[in-house]
Amino acid sequence: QRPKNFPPGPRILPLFGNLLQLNLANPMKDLERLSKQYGKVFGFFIGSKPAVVLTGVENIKEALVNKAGDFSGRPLDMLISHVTESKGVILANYGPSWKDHRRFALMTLRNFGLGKQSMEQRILVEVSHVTTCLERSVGKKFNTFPQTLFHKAASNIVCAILFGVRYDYEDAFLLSVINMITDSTKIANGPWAMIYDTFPMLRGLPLPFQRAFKNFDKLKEMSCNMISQHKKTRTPGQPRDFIDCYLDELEKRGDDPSSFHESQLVMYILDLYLAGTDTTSNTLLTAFLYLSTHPDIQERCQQEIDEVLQDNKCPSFEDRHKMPYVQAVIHESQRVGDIVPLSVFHSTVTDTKLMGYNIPKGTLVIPNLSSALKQENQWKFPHEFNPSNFLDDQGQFVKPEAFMPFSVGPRMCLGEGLARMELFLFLVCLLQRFKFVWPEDAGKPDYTPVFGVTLSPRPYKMDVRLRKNN
Ligand code: HEM
Repeated sequence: QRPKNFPPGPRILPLFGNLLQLNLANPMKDLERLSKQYGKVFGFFIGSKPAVVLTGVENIKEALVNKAGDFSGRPLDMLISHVTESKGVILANYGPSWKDHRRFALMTLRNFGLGKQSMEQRILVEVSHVTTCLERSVGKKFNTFPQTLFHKAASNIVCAILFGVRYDYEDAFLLSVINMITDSTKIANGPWAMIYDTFPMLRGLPLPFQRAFKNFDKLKEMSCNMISQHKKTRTPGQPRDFIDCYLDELEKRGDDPSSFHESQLVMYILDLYLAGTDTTSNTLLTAFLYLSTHPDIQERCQQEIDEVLQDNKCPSFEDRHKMPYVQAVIHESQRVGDIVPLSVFHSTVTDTKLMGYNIPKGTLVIPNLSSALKQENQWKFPHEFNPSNFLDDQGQFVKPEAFMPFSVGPRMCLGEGLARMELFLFLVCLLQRFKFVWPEDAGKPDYTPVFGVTLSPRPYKMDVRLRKNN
């Protein structure tokens, strides 16, 4: 039954709630339709569980920023929370353990050089490997743009930070990790997860959602092995990577009762890996899809890059301040790419109110970030790829408040700084060296993304050519 004064929404069916009224393979259109019908804050039911959808920049900010204390929990009784045991940081509930771990990650990323040269160097090393791969594709007829190349590169950057290892792009271990994660995210995002979440009595049955648990058991085992190896080779007080830092912290805390524990680290590593790989690589794929199909925009970026980095100088992250157009293109790629359209689900940690409605404790909160990224009164060109969305009349870079691909509030993405650095250095280095061309025989580009935990562009082909100045 709908709680008293709960946000309006479609009629609830027994047992299923509103599940049968949503296209689970891609609910984005249904959410848009429901918000037009019931308002920008509307409620629906997953089985018997209440959920609210927040549409538009004002409502998302009101809940996640102004009422952050009430809206920053995570769902506790879903497949994803059970698979991850709510450990680590992404799915940890809002409380001291989450806070401690979040602070630790931000501090460690900073100590490892975010904002300093060392992180840039790590990223540039990876860029040079991608460059070598792309050089091999130059001049080949009908060459396929390597879809997985960015994925492996983003994965290597996170691996270097977490455990100081870089894998060859064909490495069997790396490929098996990627396969297991792809399989698990497909399950987590599909109907089997919904069945698991809606009907607790079915959870013990040998249904496909059990594969997500099996995959995660294997991933946790790998994570444990990595920690054991570190224990054998580390020098306390001289951390080489994230794992060493955490082990130092564990020792520092000694017998103090605290949330830091090796079992947290096991999940924490997987968290950062999962959060940092698909997101960045899908954004890069989106950027190159639009750049290859908008040669005028690509050329304008190259012109700016050539002017700032004369004689093909290697870029640094600081150079972004001198490249407003490139910055605008990167942000516009994030806006249209809409990589995490429904954020990571939140939940209310107490009974609360939003826009005059009652929202009970434990309600699933779905911030529709996509709605803000395409909100009609917030963007000059909400429905087209146009860098002018991020440029003022003088051609200077500006960031409208509705730009929230990393979400907002205390739970917003903690890897934003790293992602920004990666996006800038990859884009600038690759555009400096190559021209990306949509092949004549590739037909009309299809920009409709594939829906998943993250949105990704449909696989596409692209010709890679060396630029004349190289
Ligand atoms: C373009 C790239 C990225 C995008 C678009 C993105 C987007 C997001 C979004 C929308 C959230 C959910 C925030 C919320 O619940 O309100 C999130 C959370 C998170 N992201 Fe990212 N992310 C990106 C890259 C990264 C990277 C590179 C890392 C780190 C290696 C990372 C680590 C995390 C973590 C740990 C959380 C959970 C934060 C928490 O619950 O406190 N992300 N990200």
